[in-house]
Amino acid sequence: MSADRPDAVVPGPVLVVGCGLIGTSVALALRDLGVTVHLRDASASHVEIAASVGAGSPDPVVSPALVVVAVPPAAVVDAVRAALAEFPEAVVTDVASVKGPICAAVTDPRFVGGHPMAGKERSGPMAASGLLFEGRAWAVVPTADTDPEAQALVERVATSVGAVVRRMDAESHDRAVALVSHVPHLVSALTAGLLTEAPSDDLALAGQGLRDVIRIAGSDRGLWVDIIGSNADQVGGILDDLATRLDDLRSAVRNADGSVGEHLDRGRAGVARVPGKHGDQPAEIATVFVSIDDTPGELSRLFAAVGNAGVNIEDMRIDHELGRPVGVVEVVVQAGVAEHLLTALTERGWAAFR
Ligand SMILES: NC(=O)C1=CN([C@@H]2O[C@H](COP(=O)(O)OP(=O)(O)OC[C@H]3O[C@@H](n4cnc5c(N)ncnc54)[C@H](O)[C@@H]3O)[C@@H](O)[C@H]2O)C=CC1
Ligand SMILES: O=C(O)C(=O)Cc1ccc(O)cc1
Repeated sequence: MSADRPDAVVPGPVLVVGCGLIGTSVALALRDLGVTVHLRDASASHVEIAASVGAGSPDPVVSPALVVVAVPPAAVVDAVRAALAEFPEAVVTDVASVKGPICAAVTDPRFVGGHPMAGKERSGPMAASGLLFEGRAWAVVPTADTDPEAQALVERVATSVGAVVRRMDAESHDRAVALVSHVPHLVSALTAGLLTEAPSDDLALAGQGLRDVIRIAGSDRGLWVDIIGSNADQVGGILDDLATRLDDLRSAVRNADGSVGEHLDRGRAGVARVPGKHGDQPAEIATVFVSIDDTPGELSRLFAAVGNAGVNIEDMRIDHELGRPVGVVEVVVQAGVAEHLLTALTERGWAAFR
């Protein structure tokens, strides 16, 4: 599809400013849709890498229809203002994790705030993927001045790269992400921090549960100092609440007063409230574990077997067994088909269990 055709996602070229994880992922996803993408970054090597993985052209762009600013939160206000000034015809959007500062600073009708709720614990263009936004929420945060047509363009782009648009104002957005992203990140970092002094024999017992809790703690330090600093009020409020609950839990554990279970029940109730893919109602899901040889082609054989059993994979993880040439694949499926999948895989010789 040509970007110049009337049915194209964007009516002209797109300039991505900031070719790190998110910018390069947006660029790759748009290129897959046939959009012409140009790349710009403060780091020449990031532009070079992004261009070399097929994210777009490093050449200057003449008149972009859309500029996607994907720089760290501390740099976003200046970069958005610069893009609005340099390209007077373009719609400009950003992807920063906090929306209050940028939405308060920019009143141009061509600006639309945005935030894809998708990422990774790795930064930079090498970590990018055109499929990153598939099934993920993308917050679209217009200001009081945003032109509805500019907003419609940004929403079309978000939808076209596979995301599900959630419209909200900046304050609601920042309150929500403090709860669902920023505080969980800090809790993950605190938990992982407990491990720094642990004897390695203790760490050898680590299983998937710990890895699930600490995965995001491996993220880029500078980016997260920036994100937390930009959303300090909202994050601070939730940390106050969490500190009270931690005190309660500590007393419950020390005094064996029987209320530990209440904290666990509240946790289970919270898990059940998190929506499934595409913002659906929370799905009843179940995991089928499959032990596979750690050799090339085994995963694709397993996926084919799951597909032949007529089962859709909702999610998956791989846990490598220490010191053994096998891995355990956790295949997450709708709860109603888990038993059928277990039987189908076992009958075909897979070492599957629940
Ligand atoms: N990492 C994540 O999981 C997510 C990050 N975000 C947001 O996306 C934005 C980018 O984050 P990442 O891609 O993860 O970071 P990154 O570190 O991978 O990429 C940032 C890029 O911006 C470039 N850059 C920095 N200042 C610049 C400037 N003034 N002009 C041009 N280029 C500049 C850097 O050289 C780098 O290539 C941030 O605002 C972040 O809050 C949003 C969703 C998820
Ligand atoms: O790694 C994950 O699971 C994430 O949730 C990534 C993420 C990080 C920062 C954001 O602003 C949005 C999403």
